[in-house]
Amino acid sequence: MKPIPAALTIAGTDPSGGAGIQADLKTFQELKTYGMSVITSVVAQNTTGVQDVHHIPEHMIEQQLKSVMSDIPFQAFKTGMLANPGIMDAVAEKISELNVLYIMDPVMVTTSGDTLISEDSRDYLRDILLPMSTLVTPNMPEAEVITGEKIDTSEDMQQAAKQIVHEFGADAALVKGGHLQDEAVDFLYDGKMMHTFSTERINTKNTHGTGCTYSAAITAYLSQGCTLSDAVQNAKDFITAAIRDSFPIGNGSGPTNQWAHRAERVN
Ligand SMILES: Nc1ncnc2c1ncn2[C@@H]1O[C@H](COP(=O)(O)OP(=O)(O)O)[C@@H](O)[C@H]1O
Ligand SMILES: Cc1ncc(COP(=O)(O)O)c(N)n1
Repeated sequence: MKPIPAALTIAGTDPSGGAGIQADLKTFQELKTYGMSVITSVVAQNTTGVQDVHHIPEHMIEQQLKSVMSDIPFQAFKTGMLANPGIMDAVAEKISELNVLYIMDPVMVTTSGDTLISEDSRDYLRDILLPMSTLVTPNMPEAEVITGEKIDTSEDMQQAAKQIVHEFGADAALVKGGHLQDEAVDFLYDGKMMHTFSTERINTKNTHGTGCTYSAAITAYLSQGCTLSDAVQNAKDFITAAIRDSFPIGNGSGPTNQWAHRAERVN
């Protein structure tokens, strides 16, 4: 019997439903992948920003991981918000037991500008977790933090993707250009080849949760057996549709629409 595509997200929450665990599970569901979640931090946030954060005790993060890992097989997992070195340590210890695909979204700052991980976590993320990853998906500011280099142009993005693989040890890096002015171009470097994924820039403020949704879609496609470049291309199509048809709800940066890929408009 063919295995059931299943994926796990290890991340923080968003009660307003646009980012974090909620975005990941909606995306897994949309892409017909059985979704599971381990919560690292409960974040009181909405489309306007972050109001408060409560970190889950490390033993509970470990126990959640044990509960899932001892019971249900999955082909791929992703990490999102890992707020401090203690949480990263708890996650690193458990995931080192896994032999499945690991997609790391190196979440640092939200679209609204709120910081989600402590300053002293950045080195841990880069030096301990990143080398374990099959793919890491930084946006331009995150790629700057990882590489220590200024990233302004598409040449800088490609250079950063290569550096993240060769110098910092990820199997592959996808540097995302959502922060560029003219086009939304992302570069995937897999250790051998550079792949380019480009669309026109959509003029919208509703980009809350784009990074979460994109990395969750990549994780879902990988869990179904797609190659890395096919998974990224399919996920790029998914996130582009989700941004194009994003929801103009809330008082800030509205959420993306995970069912837009079905080509049925809802608004
Ligand atoms: N306004 C936009 N129009 C089209 N694509 C976008 C837009 N903003 C972001 N993207 C795309 O969404 C994905 C997530 O990228 P990005 O916004 O850089 O991530 P993050 O949420 O981590 O900052 C990338 O494929 C990026 O190119
Ligand atoms: C719990 C959590 N994780 C990640 C993000 C980043 O969101 P974005 O994809 O908009 O940068 C967020 N706002 N909340």
